[in-house]
Amino acid sequence: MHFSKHEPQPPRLSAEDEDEFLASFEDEEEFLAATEAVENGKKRPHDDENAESSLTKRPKSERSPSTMLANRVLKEHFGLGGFRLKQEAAITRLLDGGSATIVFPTGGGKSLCYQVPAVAFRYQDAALGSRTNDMSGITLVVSPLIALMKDQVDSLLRRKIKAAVLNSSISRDQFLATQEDLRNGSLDLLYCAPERLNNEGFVASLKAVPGGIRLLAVDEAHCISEWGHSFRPDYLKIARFAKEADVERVACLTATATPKVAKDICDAFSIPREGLLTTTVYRPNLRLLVQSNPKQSDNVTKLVKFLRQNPGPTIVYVTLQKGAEDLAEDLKKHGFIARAFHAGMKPEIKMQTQDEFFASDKMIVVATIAFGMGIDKSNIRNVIHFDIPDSIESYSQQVGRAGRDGLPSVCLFNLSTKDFYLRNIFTYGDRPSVRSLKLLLNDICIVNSKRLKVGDTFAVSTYHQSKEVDIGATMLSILYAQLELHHGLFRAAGAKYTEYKFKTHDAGLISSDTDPSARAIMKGSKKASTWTYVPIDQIEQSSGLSREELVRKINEWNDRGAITSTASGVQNIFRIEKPLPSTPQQINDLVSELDKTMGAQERQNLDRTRALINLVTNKKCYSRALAAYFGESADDMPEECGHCTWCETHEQVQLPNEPPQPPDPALVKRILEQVPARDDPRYLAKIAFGIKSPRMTQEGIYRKDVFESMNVCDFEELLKIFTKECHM
Ligand SMILES: Nc1ncnc2c1ncn2[C@@H]1O[C@H](COP(=O)(O)OP(=O)(O)OP(=O)(O)O)[C@@H](O)[C@H]1O
Repeated sequence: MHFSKHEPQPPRLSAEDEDEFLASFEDEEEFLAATEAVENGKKRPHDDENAESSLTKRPKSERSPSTMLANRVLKEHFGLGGFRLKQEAAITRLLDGGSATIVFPTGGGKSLCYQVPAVAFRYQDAALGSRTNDMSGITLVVSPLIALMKDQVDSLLRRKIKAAVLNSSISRDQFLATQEDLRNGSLDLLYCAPERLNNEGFVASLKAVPGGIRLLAVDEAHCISEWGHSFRPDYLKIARFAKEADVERVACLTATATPKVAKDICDAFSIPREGLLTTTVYRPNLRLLVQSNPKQSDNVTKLVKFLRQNPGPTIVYVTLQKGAEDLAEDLKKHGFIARAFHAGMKPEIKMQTQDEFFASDKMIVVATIAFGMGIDKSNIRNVIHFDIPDSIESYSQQVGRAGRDGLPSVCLFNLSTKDFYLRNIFTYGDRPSVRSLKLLLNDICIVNSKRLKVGDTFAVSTYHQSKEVDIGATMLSILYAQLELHHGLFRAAGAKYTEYKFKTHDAGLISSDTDPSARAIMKGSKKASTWTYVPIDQIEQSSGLSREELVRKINEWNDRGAITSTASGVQNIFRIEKPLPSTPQQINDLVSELDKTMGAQERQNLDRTRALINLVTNKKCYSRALAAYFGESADDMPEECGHCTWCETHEQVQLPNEPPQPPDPALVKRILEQVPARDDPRYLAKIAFGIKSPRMTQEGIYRKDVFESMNVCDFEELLKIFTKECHM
């Protein structure tokens, strides 16, 4: 996915910086190969010693048994003295069988809300005599943050709580061990990314866990809402999964939810009103400052001055990866200990930066939004928005990382027109053109509607398709989810590799393997000088053996050291649910519908940034305005918080008045002369504005000087001009 010259960054800026935390489909084949029928009835290894624990004894207390149990688990398994915020209410509700939407600020302790019940279930079962130990089921935690999942699992294992993660970072041995644990029902918690639920084999293995899914915890649950600032289509599938897998109860967790988003979450999982547990976003120890930075002002000098006056651990948020690196360098030159952090950096460097920041009492991290999720540092003294964040939600979440220790901390927000337009570039860059939507639907529907019927599957390399139809990878996944969830055309059914190859280390072991799958692989593969290539689809067809058997054999040889194998060419598989559109009219109708939805989303994203600007340029207390935005009654708050720019100065902050330039007809003419395409006005407008796209690479646009030649203009204006020039 490519964006403006400024720096390759994804839609809504965040996607790439977030997506790097996501599980990929790359190990899906292992799931397909290794997922087998789950057998019931094995005894859990850690059962008996726990069955007699004091936890099963009912205390004499006025508090409910579930509350008492929750407190005891907290103490005995987590070594903590008491609950915070509404943790106790949430956990009690879950243990009593209800579902909950839990809105606590960052660092508020959301994880314990599902970890405590996950451990408590078996004590509860024993106390009630309702289930045998091997049937106490599992808590499934769905989270988009791979790094965070691993940290949590490690910390649970240290506490002797049986937890595991299934994602692309684990070894095959770990994967097989987890499958075994799932089969025999010995795991208390399993973490996975939402995309994992697209895998039919994985879902089957979950449905067959003895005792079932007692609790489904959905982290970052605001991603389910199309009104939310980081809608992820795979989240909508979690709700469908919860119904289909007969999940007993659900805990949805988020740090930011407007009333509309909270309602969406509750509706999706049928959580009643009383299941919504929220806490205030108001933080009396945070000073919320905003300053207007006109084009000509020296922002770095201002920042240096601010940092000298406000020492301590600091996060400076910027929009672009390159911006993070440049600013970190600048700050170093001014004598600060500063590091950059963004999704484009090597994992080991990022890890090192995080560790250093954690241990330091003066380090500054200049970061894109990739930094901060899961950072559990209590003494961050400053959070600075050097560039404009995309929404009130992002702003609130990011400033929420400051001063978790309750000590005074400062949040400074720079307001400049340049950043405002830059922010909008990403929204405009996101939206696919009508031409792209048509290409996509033709690609999916024309051939498949003729050769396939309902129930059949088709496979697509979305990586290649993204280039062919000129739609970025993230937007493409959103479109597939729209077609799946809103139009019911098909259903994601997992992924497969198309290319396998291996290097041989022990030819004897392979040639003496008499298994039919071994024979078929050796017969159908092509040996070159170093690698042996395995055309897996062909072998599957010619041998009559299943893919799973063939892949399992390759993995077995690999595990035994006879070969080193690699797999590539991931294709996503979709199962057709209803007849695909087949006539040009049907396809055009669907294109119009999708375009309408995309248009509404674009508008909404632009409005979101605007709402943030409005909040801080209004003549009102920011703290009260934030609380109101998140649907809190401000009754308990003072009329003025006294620690935001408005309350401190009573002077209105303005977005500098620097309007966009009108498009220059000479430059428009130049683009039309240099770029022959007349089938896509959005494409031409993106060239003028400087938003990259796959098609531009193919057509060599970046070598031309017209690219980004009108980046000071309004995108909508450019679009109007080029629409007149195009015939579609
Ligand atoms: N009741 C408690 N007593 C003491 N410490 C707690 C309690 N609850 C949570 N914590 C600690 O607070 C820290 C933050 O908790 P946690 O990571 O669950 O927050 P979170 O709400 O998930 O934050 P984020 O939104 O950043 O993911 C952790 O170190 C956790 O151990």
